[in-house]
Amino acid sequence: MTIMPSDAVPGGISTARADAPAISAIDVSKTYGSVSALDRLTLDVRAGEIFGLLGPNGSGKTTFMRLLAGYLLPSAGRLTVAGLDVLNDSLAVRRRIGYVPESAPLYHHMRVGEFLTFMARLRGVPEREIASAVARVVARLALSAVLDKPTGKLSRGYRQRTALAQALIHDPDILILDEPTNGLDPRQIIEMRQLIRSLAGRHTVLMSSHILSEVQKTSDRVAVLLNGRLLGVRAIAETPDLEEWFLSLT
Ligand SMILES: Nc1ncnc2c1ncn2[C@@H]1O[C@H](COP(=O)(O)OP(=O)(O)OP(=O)(O)O)[C@@H](O)[C@H]1O
Repeated sequence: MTIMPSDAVPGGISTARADAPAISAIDVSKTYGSVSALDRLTLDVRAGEIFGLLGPNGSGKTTFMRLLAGYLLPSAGRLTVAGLDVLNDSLAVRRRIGYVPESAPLYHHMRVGEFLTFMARLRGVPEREIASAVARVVARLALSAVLDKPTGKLSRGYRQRTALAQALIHDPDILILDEPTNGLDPRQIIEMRQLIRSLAGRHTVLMSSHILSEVQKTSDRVAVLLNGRLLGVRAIAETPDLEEWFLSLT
């Protein structure tokens, strides 16, 4: 079977390309007024891998994630998700992405179960599948003990798991996690790391961090960003001394 690029499908209906990278950025730039947040970023994330974006505060990590999630428009360049253009196929792209922003909005008055049901509807999960979709993420993220608790009353660890559960509710191929371990205690960090690792293969994960050891322990490959520029990409398995490599770049 020949798989066509998304914009070549007869009738204008977009389908993903099985041979395309999970995420591809080609010369992507983003400016906020006179601030250059991303400067001609080019990189590919492969299907099924955990890809870490490493960089200090202000290096452009959140901007890249918000562009992928369709919250921002690029100033220049091309971004695709599974071969689908983020601008032209935005709806299809959103179906394939689960996004957990750094401070995830959880609608604090809602109970966890209600919130997940609400998010399932919002993401277009068919009505008859909502209960099983909620049950699936509740089991996956071990949330059954807090199902009736208002999200605003959750501990930081449960809040982060609930945020991840809402991102997984429509079973997306790609997960985008902005600083997923930020603010967690050491035990919660270990649990979150194991959880993220367990998602690899079935899901592609793009996660950001400014903590070197965190990226090293979780990711398959890592990109270093500084001032909106990509300084390098490495496989973790081929980078025994990540710290030394990082220092040589920055
Ligand atoms: N809405 C905005 N308006 C103006 N400048 C912005 C805006 N959002 C981000 N910036 C600037 O763009 C640059 C990249 O910011 P971004 O938040 O993408 O970096 P980051 O690596 O995610 O940092 P952090 O870890 O602090 O979230 C920074 O200089 C930041 O000040």
